[in-house]
Amino acid sequence: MGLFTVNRFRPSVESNVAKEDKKDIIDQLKRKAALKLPVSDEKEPKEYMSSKKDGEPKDEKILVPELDEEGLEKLAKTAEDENDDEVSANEAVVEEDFELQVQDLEPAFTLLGEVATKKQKPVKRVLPYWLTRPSVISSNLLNKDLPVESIPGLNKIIVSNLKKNGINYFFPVQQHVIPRLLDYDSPFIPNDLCVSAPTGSGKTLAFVLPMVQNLSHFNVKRVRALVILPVHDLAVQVYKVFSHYVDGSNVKVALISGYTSFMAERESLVRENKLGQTYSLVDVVVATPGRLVDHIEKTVGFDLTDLRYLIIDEADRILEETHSDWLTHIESAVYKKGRTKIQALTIKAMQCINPPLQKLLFSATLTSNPEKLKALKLFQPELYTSVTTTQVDNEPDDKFIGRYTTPEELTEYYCVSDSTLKPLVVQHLVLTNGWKSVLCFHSSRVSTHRLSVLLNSLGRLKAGELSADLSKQDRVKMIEEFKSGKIQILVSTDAMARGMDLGVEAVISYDPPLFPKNYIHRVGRTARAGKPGTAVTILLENQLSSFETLMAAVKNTNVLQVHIEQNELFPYEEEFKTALEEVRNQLTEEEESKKKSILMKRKGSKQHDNMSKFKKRKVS
Ligand SMILES: Nc1ncnc2c1ncn2[C@@H]1O[C@H](COP(=O)(O)OP(=O)(O)OP(=O)(O)O)[C@@H](O)[C@H]1O
Repeated sequence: MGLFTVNRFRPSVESNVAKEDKKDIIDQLKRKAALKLPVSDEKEPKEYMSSKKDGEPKDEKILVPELDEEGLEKLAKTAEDENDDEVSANEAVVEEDFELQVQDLEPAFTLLGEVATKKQKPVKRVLPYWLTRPSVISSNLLNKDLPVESIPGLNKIIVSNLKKNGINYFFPVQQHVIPRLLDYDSPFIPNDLCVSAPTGSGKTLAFVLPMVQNLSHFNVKRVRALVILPVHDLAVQVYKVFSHYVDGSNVKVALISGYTSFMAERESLVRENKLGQTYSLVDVVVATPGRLVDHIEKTVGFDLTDLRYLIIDEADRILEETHSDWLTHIESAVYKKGRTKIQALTIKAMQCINPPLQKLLFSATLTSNPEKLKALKLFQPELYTSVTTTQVDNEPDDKFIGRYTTPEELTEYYCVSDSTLKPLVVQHLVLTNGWKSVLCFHSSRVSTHRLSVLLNSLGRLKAGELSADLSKQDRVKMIEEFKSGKIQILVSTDAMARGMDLGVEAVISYDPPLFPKNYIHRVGRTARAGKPGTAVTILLENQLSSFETLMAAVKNTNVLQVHIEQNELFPYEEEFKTALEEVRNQLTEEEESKKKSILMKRKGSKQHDNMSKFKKRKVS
């Protein structure tokens, strides 16, 4: 017998029933109907309701009326169906209930619902108060409310650097977060901040500028700000933004993401004096979690005990990165010299002389999962979230508003195509719209490579690819070529969808993303910084309904269909056939050369092993 017994009207019930013939059951029902046996209100199907007219007072319990044979059969069937429904709703029903049901069969005929199974109430998730009561930020980037000179106390050098980079007005997220973080000398313990704002809304400068300003007050170098990013390419991007804005200040920044050798990174972080003591060379470290942990463990003198700001960009993505247990490593590095941990607002915490560690989380799709956020041990967190006005009006009080917000300047389309014609659809979309820089997302590394080779073979577009199959150096080179316009369409995996600021005109999803988050990040590579952008998702006919579900999840009702007729693709037919042949040949060649190089490597390492064995023998 299985673990749970399901209270179906079989098998032992059926064996009882089998003894009586169907007529007996119907007679039994008729008798009960005549006796006016009470039946539960809930279970009574509408068509068998009391025969009283509207307006007449109704009996508390509904009576079974006189029924013909057909009606009674129907009634028995309905009751059985309803019983089955309940079974599926309550998977774990104990055996006891089942026995009870069998005993009660005679007097009350269970099928009418006399023995009610207990329905489990779904547990309603209640979010912490701070997640449901955020400070709301506008998502309108075209509002020129706040010129860069107008934030009180913002350093003149920073203002002039902003203007040099063509930034004259602050975006809403910057208007709110920068003054909040510039409040450096406040006697109060600072709250941790979580910022959820759309892609391309300027979150990077919202933390870079106050860091540069606050840390420029210190003459002695200590690591006081640590910025964590999920992947190397993003770390490089943020490092470059820091490098622009530390210009003219004494703030020094280091990048540790595995782009250069471990030794080179170590040399950029610490130095040893003549007495053998190590000291920090930098104020800000931009890092990926894995590499950071390596340096915490192995770089002598890499000291985080003075850390004042821990900034987690793409926070929801980073919180999924648990393999290196990076958060525990940071915490133990920060508190290893007995620094006071501030977890709650107590008198002891208020008396703490150490500057507290403030955590700042940024994302376009911040998690609302309290379990995940709990791991960060946030202190009195405050949420800033960017929403459209309709979102504020429509969300119930217990929901995290503005979790998924797309940029206002984004125009979204979908296009239905046969799978074989998709490469031509991509080419057609780029050519007919005259797009000069397009990012095209594909689900896997292999298919990303295949599509970029095919687009190049078609000969009308210059395509590149971006995936984890490329080395870090090759990826940086590819991004540079794309930014400079040498490459018109960059085919990429989702691993590259987050955070990259490449200034693209359009995003094409070669296949639909699986999750709402992926959609938000993919389409968010365009329509950045208040500029217009277009996103097209190519779908197969059978993907339409799941795409609708996805759009409902991101509360998106503005996606229009773009039609491409097959005859519009006819002109490419011949070149497509030739290109497919070329791609097949190229991929076979690549496969063979890969196999060869693996064999060579194996041979090489065998020879190496033999040589070292030989040397050992010679020595002994
Ligand atoms: N105030 C501003 N005025 C004009 N452009 C700005 C302003 N602030 C930032 N930008 C530009 O906007 C672009 C997007 O900024 P950023 O990369 O910080 O976006 P983000 O919010 O971090 O996006 P994502 O969530 O995709 O990472 C950058 O090119 C940046 O230089």
